[in-house]
Amino acid sequence: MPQLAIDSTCLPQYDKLDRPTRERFAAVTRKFRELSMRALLAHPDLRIQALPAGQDPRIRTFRISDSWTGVMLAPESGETFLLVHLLPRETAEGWAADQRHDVNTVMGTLERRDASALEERAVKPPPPRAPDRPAERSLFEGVGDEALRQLGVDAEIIRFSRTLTTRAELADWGPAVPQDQFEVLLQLAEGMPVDQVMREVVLPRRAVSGGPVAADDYDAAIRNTRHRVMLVDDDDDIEEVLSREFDAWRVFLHPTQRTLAYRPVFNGPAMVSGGPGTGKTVVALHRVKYLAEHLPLGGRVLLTSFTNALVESVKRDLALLVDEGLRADVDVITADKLALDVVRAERPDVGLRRDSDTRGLFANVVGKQGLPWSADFVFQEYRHVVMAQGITTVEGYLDPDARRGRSAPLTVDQRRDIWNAIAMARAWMRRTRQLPTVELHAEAARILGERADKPYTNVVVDEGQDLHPAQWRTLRAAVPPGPNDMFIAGDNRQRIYDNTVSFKQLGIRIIGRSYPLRVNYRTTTEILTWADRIMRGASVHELGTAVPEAPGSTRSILRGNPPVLHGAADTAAELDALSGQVRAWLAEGIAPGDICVATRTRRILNEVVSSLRRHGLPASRFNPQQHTVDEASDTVRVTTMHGVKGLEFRAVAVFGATADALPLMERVTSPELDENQHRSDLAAQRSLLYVACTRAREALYVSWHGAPSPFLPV
Ligand SMILES: Nc1ncnc2c1ncn2[C@@H]1O[C@H](COP(=O)(O)OP(=O)(O)OP(=O)(O)O)[C@@H](O)[C@H]1O
Repeated sequence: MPQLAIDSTCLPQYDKLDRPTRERFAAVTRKFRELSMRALLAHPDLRIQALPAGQDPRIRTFRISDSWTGVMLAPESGETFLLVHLLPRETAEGWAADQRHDVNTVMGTLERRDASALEERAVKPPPPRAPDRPAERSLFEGVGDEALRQLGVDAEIIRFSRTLTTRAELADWGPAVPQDQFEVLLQLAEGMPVDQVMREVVLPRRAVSGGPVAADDYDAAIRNTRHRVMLVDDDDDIEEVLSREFDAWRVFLHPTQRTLAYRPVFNGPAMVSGGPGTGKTVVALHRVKYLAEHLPLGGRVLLTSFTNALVESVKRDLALLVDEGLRADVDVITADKLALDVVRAERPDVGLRRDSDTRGLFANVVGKQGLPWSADFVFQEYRHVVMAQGITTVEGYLDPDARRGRSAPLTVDQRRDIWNAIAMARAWMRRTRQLPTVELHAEAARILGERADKPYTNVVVDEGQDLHPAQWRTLRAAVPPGPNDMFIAGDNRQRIYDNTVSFKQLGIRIIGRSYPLRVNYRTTTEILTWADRIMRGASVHELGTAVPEAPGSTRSILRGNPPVLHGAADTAAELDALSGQVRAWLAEGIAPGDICVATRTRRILNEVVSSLRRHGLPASRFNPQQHTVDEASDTVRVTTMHGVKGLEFRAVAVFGATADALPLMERVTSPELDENQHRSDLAAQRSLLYVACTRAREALYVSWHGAPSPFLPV
């Protein structure tokens, strides 16, 4: 019985089909599974045709409707058909004639190349350099042919690669070069050593394929290419598979993503790091799926993320990936909710103290004791030293190592005074039963630490970079140490809150189990490269013991337009210009709901919404937590830069990137208070801009009025 497989290239095209064509397409694909090979090839409606002589003999076109044609790979061996494209009838044959599908014998995958474009390049190499210009170095000068061959680069692509001199040229050729080989070249071009490319690009593919594959074994190669190819099982209804608002991430995992998400055992906490859009959340979700499928009787998985909004977002995505039955064994909650539940189970009268109340309490205590420091300073000692390190005694606070990382020096007597103030504030918190989150976590970690039966079998953490050490202690104590206990995804460069942490001190030992993801699936190269410049020169704190990635270490395989930057004279002019940009995006066919405007502060939000509306544009405030807008659903989303963390949109406008808003100095510790904290707060604000800009998939617009933010690469 023939089997049908679908190449991910088809998905965006499927979105373009109208209802009747989709129904026709479903009927056609059903025939592929119902009829014998012979009956299929002879079917009068399908008009399955080979390409003219001299072209790829394995390619067939078939009729979907009068205006749409399917292109498939029909290998002579085996019975798996691979649907490679859906195209308007008049362009299908031309496209098919240009392509060639081959088995990558080293990686065991199926790849497609634009054979015509590559042949043309071979015949007509770039013009020779002018005699007065210095010879340009070949992009892969330091990598020999044999090394390339071992990395799965074939003879044609080796020859082609020798003609390249710049990374930009390589990027331009991306769509023509076989996909897996392109990734090898991309990493080499960025300077990754050959053995690392072998480890990170080639071996994960081989792990899926089980080893090299013969050049004519298309059947095996199609089955191995799970990162681009979906096999339609007999019991899958193709229409359902394709029409449930298809999200590629649910099916097509990059080989590195798959080996991490579906690895049976990590011998302890494991961490996945990577730049924006590299699929960390996707891997975390698939890991939850794997863990839920393999739970022991009575086991439970915790999936957690930093804010309520992010938790709601991963919960929605998990529902797309994991069946309801399995989800019953998974809790998706913030670490704060976990801590509150744990503490309340023992002390139901405990409540959550708001941050502003805690700061107020410290102001009171500092005033009462007549201390020479500001309330902010004492509060920071409490949060960043005492609670971060879990210090419980004055001796602990007097330890010379306790204040490592704080720059304002304190004598022993001064420390005693501060400790007394903190102890007084904490006593008051306990007496009133109103605990701030860090305090709740300290209590929850203590309770969980004493319990022999831990609530979870596995803990999966997304957006780990922002968690406070106190939160990590709760998570650590919620799961027994051992294989597969903790799986953590995070990106140091997206740290927008004020926490730095060393995993080692927290008993989370990830040494040797830290894995980078490097391919960005969200943002175009143009946007990503520009956004990387925001982070250039910024110091990045380490999350755990993972080595921070240098800017530029994440690469996108997508291409598009560069970001549009606009400096206006004043707010009114900036608002007008924003409307112009939103109107232009709508005119390009981007749906209002795929457009997001991110502002630095809440204050300006309403003004932006009203201005857009005044210009006749559909806009509303976006609530990231519920993922809803105030009114009609298909409107431009307007929210804060904090609100867009973890999300993505086709087009993003960052509004108000003005010098006095970014950094917003009222949120930055003054250097007199603590020099290190000052730097750390500034870095967090820089990351905030970076996070907002890297939410854009296709289009990014950044505006300001007056002087631009010093973080902006303008
Ligand atoms: N293997 C894949 N194939 C296709 N699309 C993918 C793949 N992996 C991830 N994506 C898509 O890339 C985008 C980014 O993924 P995800 O949100 O998991 O990245 P992230 O690393 O968590 O990003 P960030 O840190 O910026 O929030 C999503 O649209 C996701 O659907």
